[in-house]
Amino acid sequence: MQKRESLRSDSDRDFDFKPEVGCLSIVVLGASGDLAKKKTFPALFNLYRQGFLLSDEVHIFGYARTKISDEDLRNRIRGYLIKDNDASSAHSEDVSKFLQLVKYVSGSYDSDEGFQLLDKEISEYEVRKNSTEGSSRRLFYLALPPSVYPSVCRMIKRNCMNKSDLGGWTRIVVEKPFGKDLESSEKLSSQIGELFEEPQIYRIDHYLGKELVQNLLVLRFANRFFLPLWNRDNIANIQIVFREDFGTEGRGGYFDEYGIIRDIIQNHLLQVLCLVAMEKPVSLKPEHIRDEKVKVLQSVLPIRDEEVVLGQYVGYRDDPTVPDNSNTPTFATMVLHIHNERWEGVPFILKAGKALNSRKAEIRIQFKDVPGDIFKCHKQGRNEFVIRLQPSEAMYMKLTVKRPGLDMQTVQSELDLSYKQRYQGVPIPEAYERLILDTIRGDQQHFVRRDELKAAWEIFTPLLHRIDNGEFKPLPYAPGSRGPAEADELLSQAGYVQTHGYIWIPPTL
Ligand SMILES: NC(=O)C1=CN([C@@H]2O[C@H](COP(=O)(O)OP(=O)(O)OC[C@H]3O[C@@H](n4cnc5c(N)ncnc54)[C@H](OP(=O)(O)O)[C@@H]3O)[C@@H](O)[C@H]2O)C=CC1
Ligand SMILES: O=C1O[C@H](COP(=O)(O)O)[C@@H](O)[C@H](O)[C@H]1O
Repeated sequence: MQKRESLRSDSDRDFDFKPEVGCLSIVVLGASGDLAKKKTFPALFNLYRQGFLLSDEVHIFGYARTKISDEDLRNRIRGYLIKDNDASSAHSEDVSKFLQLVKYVSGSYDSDEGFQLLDKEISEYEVRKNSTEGSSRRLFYLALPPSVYPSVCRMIKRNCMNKSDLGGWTRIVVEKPFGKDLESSEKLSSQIGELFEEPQIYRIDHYLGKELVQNLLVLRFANRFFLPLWNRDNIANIQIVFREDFGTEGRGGYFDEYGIIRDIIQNHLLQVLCLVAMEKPVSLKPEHIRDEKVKVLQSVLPIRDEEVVLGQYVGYRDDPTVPDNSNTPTFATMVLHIHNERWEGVPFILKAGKALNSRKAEIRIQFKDVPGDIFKCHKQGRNEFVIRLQPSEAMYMKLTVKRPGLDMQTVQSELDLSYKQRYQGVPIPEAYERLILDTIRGDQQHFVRRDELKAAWEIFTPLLHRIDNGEFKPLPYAPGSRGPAEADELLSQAGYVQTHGYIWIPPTL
């Protein structure tokens, strides 16, 4: 197990983070569920392995209605902690030690009884650790459907708070989707806001924890290269794309209620857009960054119907949990316009789809043609700067160079920063790992503030209501395809110029 001190980077030192010591209880509510086993517990384990969670300080409680024992829960999550590429005995020893920190409490989400029992278990553990009442830290992670957030928050507030304020705290982490539209989101925000202060609420969007998303501000504001180019004078259009090569797979019931815009675009892609488009914040303080993000969101113009293409993959309705007449889009492309000095006239094209021909997420910034081109380079294609979020994290710049040889011919090539090659052997942390660590440290920089959420829902609510009312219909597309052909037409209408015959191939070692 690595020591946590050795993992701190220089930039951490500049940050206002003061290490805390003392009892830490992490409660995963909805511990029997999909997110908990696939993401939350593995992220906690990775933090433990790296020395960020110390066994003499931390205890982890799973809570859900399902009646299972501590051992049952441990067996459920064990398989998700073991990595195929690490079968070492040290790893399995770490898994066993970590699982001993995990305890399970069963109870409902809306009665005091279960939460009193939970509080009793947490308090007993705190006493065992000789923690002074009020100095301990309690983190509640709601890996639950949003419908139960209000009652769960009420129960935590009534029964499970850190008892007095002696340097300890109580924080809650809530998952997306946070509401279904502006009204429901505001209602949820008010219900939770009556119980907890904003600094106690961590609205998680795991895209904000991805390595290359975290790199965006550094890239933009620590490099002279980009400063003069990042604007309407030079950039023709920006695409932010999410593609998955599988369908809703076992989550059809959930997905049909929400659809691709609420599942991916309103949160993950919009958060990325904010970081691409925002002005330089006054500092790296969370409030300064979030202030700038809100300004971008508030500058987005209403979405026009003619700049939206929706799709639904053929076979989606075969899922027994999806209604036969479902109007839910599994694919959407839309153009957003930001009405400000930097971005007036630059289309931001957001695209997300399930059951497509590939899995990837990327930001593609296409530059305008060179004025007075003497090489006829436009035939080769435009400059593009691509930030590949996943898989194979990379940044590459497509540019025109002289084709090597005696002739004066131009060719499209790239400057390539592929992470696997450049940072060999450096593990890239999972998004959830990083974000959970932030919640423990009390850093809200990578979490969504209430006004940010409101502004995000304001952008999409009119369109979502038209889809919900059946006024806007998704076009069918074949699974494994690029999505409806109309989406590519929209892209070219928005001014994107495709470079034919050029494909970036991630380098292999
Ligand atoms: N799964 C994923 O990949 C992702 C999920 N999320 C979000 O995380 C949260 C949890 O997701 P996920 O784990 O997939 O959800 P699940 O459907 O697996 O639900 C989690 C747990 O909540 C309880 N539960 C389920 N439905 C209800 C209900 N109607 N009323 C009360 N309790 C219920 C169940 O526990 P029990 O019955 O034992 O109490 C279940 O094990 C959601 O908000 C989701 O949108 C976000 C990103 C990705
Ligand atoms: O939030 C969600 O994200 C996942 C995709 O996450 P990624 O980190 O693998 O890109 C998506 O599959 C899911 O539908 C959505 O709820």
